[in-house]
Amino acid sequence: MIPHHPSVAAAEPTIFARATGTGRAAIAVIRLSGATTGAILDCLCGHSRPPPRRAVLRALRAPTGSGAGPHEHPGAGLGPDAGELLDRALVLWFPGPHSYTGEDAAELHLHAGPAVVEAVGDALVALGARPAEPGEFTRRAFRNGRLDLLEAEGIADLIEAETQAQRRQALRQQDGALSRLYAGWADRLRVMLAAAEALIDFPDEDLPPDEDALIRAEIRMLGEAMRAHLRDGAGAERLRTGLFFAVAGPPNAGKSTLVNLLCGRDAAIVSPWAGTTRDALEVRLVLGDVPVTLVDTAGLRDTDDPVEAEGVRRARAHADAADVVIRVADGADASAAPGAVAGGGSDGPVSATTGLDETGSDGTRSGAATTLPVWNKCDLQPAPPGWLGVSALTGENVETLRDVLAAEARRLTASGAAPPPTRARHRAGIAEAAARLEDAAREELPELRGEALRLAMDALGRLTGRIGVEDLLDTVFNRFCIGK
Ligand SMILES: Nc1nc2c(c(=O)[nH]1)N(C=O)[C@@H](CNc1ccc(C(=O)N[C@@H](CCC(=O)O)C(=O)O)cc1)CN2
Ligand SMILES: Nc1nc2c(ncn2[C@@H]2O[C@H](COP(=O)(O)OP(=O)(O)OP(=O)(O)O)[C@@H](O)[C@H]2O)c(=O)[nH]1
Ligand SMILES: [Mg+2]
Repeated sequence: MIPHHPSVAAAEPTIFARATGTGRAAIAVIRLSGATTGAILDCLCGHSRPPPRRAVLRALRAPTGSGAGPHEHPGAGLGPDAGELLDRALVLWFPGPHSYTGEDAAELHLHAGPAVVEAVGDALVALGARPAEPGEFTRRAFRNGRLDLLEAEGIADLIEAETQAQRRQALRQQDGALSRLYAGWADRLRVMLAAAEALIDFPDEDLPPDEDALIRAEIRMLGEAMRAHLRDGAGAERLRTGLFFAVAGPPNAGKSTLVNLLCGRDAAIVSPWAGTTRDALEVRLVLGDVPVTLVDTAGLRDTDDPVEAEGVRRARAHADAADVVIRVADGADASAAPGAVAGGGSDGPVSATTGLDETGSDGTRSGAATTLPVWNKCDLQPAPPGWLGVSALTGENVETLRDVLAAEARRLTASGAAPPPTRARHRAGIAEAAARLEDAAREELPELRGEALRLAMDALGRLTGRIGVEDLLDTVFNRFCIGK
C-alpha cells in the first residue's frame, strides 16, 4: 500500500480472514482478497508467487521489519529480504476477475496451530492487509457482480445447513433459482412498463384498441403468480430456521422422561414428584430431516410457589409460540380423561392435522399450528380414542410418536416445486410488488400505471440487489423502436 498514490489509496484495502473453523484441526485456510494480494504473496513466498489457480508448496517468511509491529509502516516488508520462516504451506493465487470475490485473491493453507495462524496474521497486517468483517468477501463478490443478494443469502444458508433438506434448499437458492424466478418477473414488468411508456409518448397511435385490456390481464396474471409464490413459501422459511416443538401438560405426566427418550440422552431431571421441571429446557434433534428444538416445560397447574408459577407462565408462552405442541396426558391419573387435561387451551384431544393457520396475513409464522395429544403411561392405563398412547417408561410406541412428529415436521416445512421464498425479506418484497401490481391494474392513466409498475420493479430490484434503471431504458428503446 502506498498511501499517497491516489489510485492505490482509492482501492479497497486488502482483507484477510481464516476461512476454516477455530479449534484443533490439521489445516487452517486463510483467504485474502484485494488489490495488493499479489504483492503480499510475493513478499511472503520469497518472490516466487505460484502460478494462477494451482496449489503450490511454499515457505512463508515474515516480512523483514515486521518485528517492529503492525502500525509502523503499512508498506514495510515489501522489500526483497527474507525474514523468519513461519510455515511451509500450500498457496493458491487467484488473479481477478476469476476469483470468488472478483478481486485478486489468494489462499494460504497453513498448519492449523494457533501460533502459525497468529504469526501469518501478524505478517499480513504488517504487509498492509486488515482482518475482514463478517461476510466481507461475499459482500465484495456482490459488489463486483459475481452474485446477487439472493445467491449470497443462499451461500449463507448453505454454510448454516444442518440437514440434507436444508442443504438442497440453500443450494438451489445459491445456484440462482430464486434470482431467475424474480428476474423473469422483472422482465415481464419491463415489457408492461414499456407498453405504458409508449402510451404516454404516443397516446393516440400505434396501439391496437384492446391493448389496454391485454396489459391489464397480463398485470393481473403476474400479480397472481406472486401471490401463489407467497402461499407456497411458509414451509421453506420454516425449513431454513428449523421448528419449535413444545412438550406441555400436567405435572408428573412424564414429559421430561419422554423428552429424554426422544433426544437419546439424560437431558432433563425426572422424579416421581410433581413440579420437577421449572425452567424450560431446549434440546435439539432432527425429525423428518428438519432441525427441531424440542422444549420441555414445567407441568401446568395452579401453584402458590412463585418459582413454579413462573415456570408455568413460561410453559404456556412456549406452547403458544411453538409450531407443534405435544400435549402429554398423565395416563396414571384418573382425572386425565379426555376433556380434563389441564392447560392445553381447548378440551380433549386435537387432531395433528387440524387448527392449521400456516401463515398470518402479514406473512409471519403462526404460533401453535398443531397440537398432538399424547397419552403417556399407557403401560398403566390404555389410551382412550383420539390419543396416541405411549409409554416413556417402556418405550412402547415412542418410535411411532417419533414418526408422527417427523411427518408433521416434513408437512410444516413442505413447499412446492417452484423455488419458494426463504426469508421474511422475500415475502415482504414480493407482497410489495404484488400490491403495486394491483395498483397498476386499477390505474386508468398510463403515467400512474407506469409509476405503479416502476414501484413493483423496484421491489423486485431490491430483492436481487439490482435496481434496473439502465435495463429499463434499454428495453423501452429496443422493443418498441421509439426512434423509428
Ligand atoms: N479452498 C476453497 N474451497 C472452497 C471455496 C473457496 O473459496 N476456497 N469456496 C468459496 O466460496 C467454495 C467454492 N466456490 C468458489 C466459487 C468461485 C471460485 C472462483 O474462483 N471462480 C472463478 C473461476 C471459476 C473456474 O475456474 O471455473 C470465476 O468464477 O471466475 C472459487 C470458489 C467452496 N469451496
Ligand atoms: N409407569 C410409567 N411411569 C412413567 C412413565 N413416564 C414417566 N413415568 C414416571 O413418572 C414420573 C414423572 O416423570 P417426569 O418425566 O418427571 O414427569 P414430568 O411431566 O416431566 O413432570 P414435571 O416436570 O413435574 O411436570 C417419574 O417417576 C417417571 O419415572 C410411563 O410411561 N409409565
Ligand atoms: Mg419435567
